[in-house]
Amino acid sequence: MTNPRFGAGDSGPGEESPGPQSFRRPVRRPIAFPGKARSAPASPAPGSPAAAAPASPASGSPSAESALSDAGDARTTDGSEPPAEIAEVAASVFGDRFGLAVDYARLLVTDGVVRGLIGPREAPRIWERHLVNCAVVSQMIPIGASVVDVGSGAGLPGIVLAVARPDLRITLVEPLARRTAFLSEAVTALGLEPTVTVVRGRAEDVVDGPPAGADVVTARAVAPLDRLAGWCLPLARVSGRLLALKGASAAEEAAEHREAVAALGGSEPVLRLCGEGLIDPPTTVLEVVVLTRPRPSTRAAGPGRDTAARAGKRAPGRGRPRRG
Ligand SMILES: C[S@@+](CC[C@H](N)C(=O)[O-])C[C@H]1O[C@@H](n2cnc3c(N)ncnc32)[C@H](O)[C@@H]1O
Repeated sequence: MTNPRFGAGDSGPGEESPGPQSFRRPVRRPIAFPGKARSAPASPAPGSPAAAAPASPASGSPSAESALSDAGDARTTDGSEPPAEIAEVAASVFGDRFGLAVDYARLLVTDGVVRGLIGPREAPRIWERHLVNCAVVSQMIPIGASVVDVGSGAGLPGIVLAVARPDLRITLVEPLARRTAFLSEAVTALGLEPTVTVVRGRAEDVVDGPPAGADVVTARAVAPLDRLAGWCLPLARVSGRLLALKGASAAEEAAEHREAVAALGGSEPVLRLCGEGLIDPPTTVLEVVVLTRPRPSTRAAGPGRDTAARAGKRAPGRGRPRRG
């Protein structure tokens, strides 16, 4: 979970986090594939530990292995179901929300590709590189947390987390209308309205709006860490965390931007590895804790844009919450 080069830090998944053990082992549980029975949006009360608890193995249902094998007969060729080599991990990570994850995968590889939100070459690897890769970050998010996903694009990782973790309250922040339209449609189609809100706007412009004060801010492939910290740290509460999903050069990025992050009130970035033992390579996350709220002059001098929101103005039509 923690790269030894960077140490465990004080802010890793604690007792309140579901942790890696929350990933359901692929044992005796039903898997609802579309075309058979679609899984209903799960209904455990948001915030209840049960919402993120491992699926009960006592269902008397077929094993995952046989369910996967049965499902093979019904698999479509649109790429929405996971390839065999990752099917068990996907079933394990999404648990009883697996059917919903398949539904989301289908949206991505059909509408998402047609509408230019997902490259056609991503479709065959949508599970490995996108859904599972994002879902494993769930192990760093405490039960019942409020999460803001900055630069959601087609919903990565925000919608994936909402699918995997119905206990979370998630706000998707995305400036582009075409993308927020897709996000809103996906949220409705997947029945995620109770827990997911779509906000159109730039992160730096919505800082005084509903997303602010989050327990966790996530971002994947949005900006270098210094700029990201400038946008995201103001959206988290003090002691809240930025989880920046990064690639292979995460360690170098952490070293390069640590001073800029500190000037923004953030902790030393700590490199975390999520999904070790499940996926190879695991997902690399830079974790930054909000230590202090910088004075406005410090924030304005930071690498983020000097925004209308910081000046007390909001760009027309921006930063307004849109339910589903
Ligand atoms: C490369 S895409 C990544 C999308 C998604 N996170 C993923 O991993 O597939 C970057 C996204 O960040 C959004 N973005 C860029 N600047 C932003 C800002 N200041 N605030 C919020 N989102 C931003 C873009 O509109 C785009 O959807």
